[in-house]
Amino acid sequence: MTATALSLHGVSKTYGSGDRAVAALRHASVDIASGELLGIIGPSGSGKTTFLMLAGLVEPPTHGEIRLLGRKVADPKTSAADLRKLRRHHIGFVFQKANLLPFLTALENVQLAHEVAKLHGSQARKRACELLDELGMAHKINAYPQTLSGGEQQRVALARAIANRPALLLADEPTAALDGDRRRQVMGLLSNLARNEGVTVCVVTHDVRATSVFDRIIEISDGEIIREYAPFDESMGDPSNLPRLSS
Ligand SMILES: Nc1ncnc2c1ncn2[C@@H]1O[C@H](COP(=O)(O)OP(=O)(O)OP(=O)(O)O)[C@@H](O)[C@H]1O
Repeated sequence: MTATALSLHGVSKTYGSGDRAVAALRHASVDIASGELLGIIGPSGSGKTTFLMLAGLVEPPTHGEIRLLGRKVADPKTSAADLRKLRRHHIGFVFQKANLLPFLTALENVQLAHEVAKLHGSQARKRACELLDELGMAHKINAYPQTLSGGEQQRVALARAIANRPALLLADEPTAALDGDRRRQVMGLLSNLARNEGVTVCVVTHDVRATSVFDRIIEISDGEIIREYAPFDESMGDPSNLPRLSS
């Protein structure tokens, strides 16, 4: 049986209070297996990023609890310092924009992340080189971000995100700024990480064409997980035809 990597149990997040309170996520419960590639879809403002921020231990939930690798890691009382420590060791993030430091080369951007993850000097450089090589970027290690294409920048960002060998990788629309080929390439890399390295990967996407790679897709609407879908078969053509696992 596959182990559960991440669980959300009755998790809610409300921003602000009183008249200004926004219930961004409500009673979310989901178990995500080790090595699972999970897609998260839903309309704008439905709570997808909030889901990632809670799963990624960026902020504590207002209600409920979050378990990582079987251990309770967050509830409403968890301090920001504890979240930060766990996050640094176990979680990687990729965003829509690569957000690379412009004055550092591809290699230096990745090496810096290794150093933050407490790998030093030549070791950090060696590991950064290996990762960039695995992601097909060996020939561009000395290039500066502005000379790289969007897809190449995203591959460097991915190498940086997995520097700490995270159990969990969270990606917020990582392919939104890319064209078709590069989009497929980045999704392929995320898929490899899940399949070959056992990393649990959660990806927010608006891109229905990307949904065929996922093991499972959850749909969030108005702060609630309203449906789960089986992997999308591209021949079905329309996301409204996604096969429903539960509601
Ligand atoms: N820090 C915050 N303070 C107050 N409200 C917030 C905050 N973050 C998110 N919200 C609100 O919570 C709701 C969910 O936002 P969230 O960013 O999670 O949605 P989303 O599904 O990721 O949207 P999009 O697809 O447009 O990125 C929205 O109404 C948003 O305005």
